[in-house]
Amino acid sequence: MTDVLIIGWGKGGKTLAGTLARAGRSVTLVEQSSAMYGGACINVACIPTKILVHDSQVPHGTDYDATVFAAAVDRRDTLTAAMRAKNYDMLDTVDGVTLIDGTARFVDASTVEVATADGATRISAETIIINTGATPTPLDLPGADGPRVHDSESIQHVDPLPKRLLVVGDGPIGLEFASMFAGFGSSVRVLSRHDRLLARDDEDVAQVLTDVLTDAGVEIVTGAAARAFTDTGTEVTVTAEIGGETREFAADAVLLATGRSPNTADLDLAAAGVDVDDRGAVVVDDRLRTSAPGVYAIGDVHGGPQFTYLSLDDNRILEDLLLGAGDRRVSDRVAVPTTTFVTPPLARVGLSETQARERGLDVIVASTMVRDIPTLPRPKIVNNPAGIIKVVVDASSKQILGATLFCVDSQEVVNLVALAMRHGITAPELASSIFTHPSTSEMFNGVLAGI
Ligand SMILES: Cc1cc2nc3c(=O)[nH]c(=O)nc-3n(C[C@H](O)[C@H](O)[C@H](O)COP(=O)(O)OP(=O)(O)OC[C@H]3O[C@@H](n4cnc5c(N)ncnc54)[C@H](O)[C@@H]3O)c2cc1C
Ligand SMILES: NC(=O)c1ccc[n+]([C@@H]2O[C@H](COP(=O)([O-])OP(=O)(O)OC[C@H]3O[C@@H](n4cnc5c(N)ncnc54)[C@H](O)[C@@H]3O)[C@@H](O)[C@H]2O)c1
Repeated sequence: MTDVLIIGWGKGGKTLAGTLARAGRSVTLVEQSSAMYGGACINVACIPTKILVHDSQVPHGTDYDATVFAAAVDRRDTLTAAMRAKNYDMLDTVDGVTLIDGTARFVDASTVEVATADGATRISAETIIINTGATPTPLDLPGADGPRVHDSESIQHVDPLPKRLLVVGDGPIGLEFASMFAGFGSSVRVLSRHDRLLARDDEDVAQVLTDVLTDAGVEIVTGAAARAFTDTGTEVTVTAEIGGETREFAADAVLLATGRSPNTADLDLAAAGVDVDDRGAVVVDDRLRTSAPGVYAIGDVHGGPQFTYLSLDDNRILEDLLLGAGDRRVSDRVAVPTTTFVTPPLARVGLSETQARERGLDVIVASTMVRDIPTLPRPKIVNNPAGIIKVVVDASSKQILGATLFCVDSQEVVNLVALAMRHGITAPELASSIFTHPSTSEMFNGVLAGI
């Protein structure tokens, strides 16, 4: 018996485990893989990919050089191994936390059976938190399980660096890897099902993104649906349907980046009375409670937007529910920023111009190409003045409704805009703020001037 059982070592779960144990609860955390201590973010997702993105942009000439990629993979492996060990220690040293290596499945709403190397063991708990994350959705196409067809995890160790990489899918994973492999010198082709990149976003931003990726060596093939993968023994041929016609592309490796599905299939959630939706995501209410009393779900597994910082924020909601007043809710979140780590990074928060106009809002849109902002030297200093800045402002209140920042450092600057939106700082106030110089934040002095 334990007070709290956490299934899966995700961002939210590991944070909550330490907090609840320090508050006097006995906590048991079950993780199915020793290679995943610390969860997806530090082992296979955010951190390792950003190491590779970083190293892909260190100047090494434009030619294909497999040794540069191999060195980056070594650095990735060293850093993630150190973080994994640190994450293990951070919980192992907390009194009240028990760590178990094993795979959990429900017996009922307060009992879980864990398959371990030493056999099955049952654990009962008053409170059970599901934090099992998501994994790449398998693509049900002929040859999709072939030796040269990868998902976002296996492609990080592809050997050697592919001379020709074909990416299926144009979401954040597809675009980040396309930009990164182009940086390492691969010739990259992205198959997008849509008419253009960022299909639901502003067309001008999509065009600038397409131009930047094209300049970097990425070919975007739009309106293209992959149909089959044929391994010839030396390369893979991808058959795609484009505008009613069939085309074939040869590649040395393929990356499938067509979404991630919640890890619920093996949990036997029905035994606990935990409802899932038609995508297999755990259904939760505004405070992350499932349909079974005492059972909660946090992170990617409940089917919301998949970001590490939202799993972390889920942890805050449960901390408040289990230790505090229980006031905090998912719907309290406003101005949640996102960044897709192409180069330069593409960060967004709030409404795009398209979304604002679709809602019939009276808006002013400040829009400028980065290279045309005379008071913004930082992108030129770091030798990447590409991109576009758009800020959507309510015409009467001058409140900021949203921003798209496609420029160097945007993964940092977008947090400033999000903070301004959350705290009602208006566009004129941001425009006349004092910023360090030279910095990327000082873009607002220029972009928002006169609003
Ligand atoms: C390539 C890539 C890049 C990404 N980049 C970013 C980024 O830059 N920024 C960002 O914010 N987000 C990024 N994400 C998304 C981010 O990684 C996820 O949103 C985040 O890791 C989700 O964490 P989580 O708390 O849901 O659980 P996870 O970290 O996914 O942890 C779930 C854990 O549960 C374990 N588990 C599963 N089933 C069981 C079971 N039955 N028993 C025991 N253990 C089990 C798993 O082994 C895993 O360790 C990226 C994702 C990918 C794939
Ligand atoms: N920087 C970040 O914060 C970051 C980075 C990577 C991933 N993530 C998270 O990981 C999650 C998964 O990312 P993703 O890019 O795999 O998924 P996604 O769902 O965001 O995008 C998948 C893309 O693949 C396309 N697609 C789907 N099925 C297809 C098919 N059969 N053929 C061709 N195209 C198809 C979709 O149209 C979509 O554009 C995202 O929700 C994202 O939030 C975040």
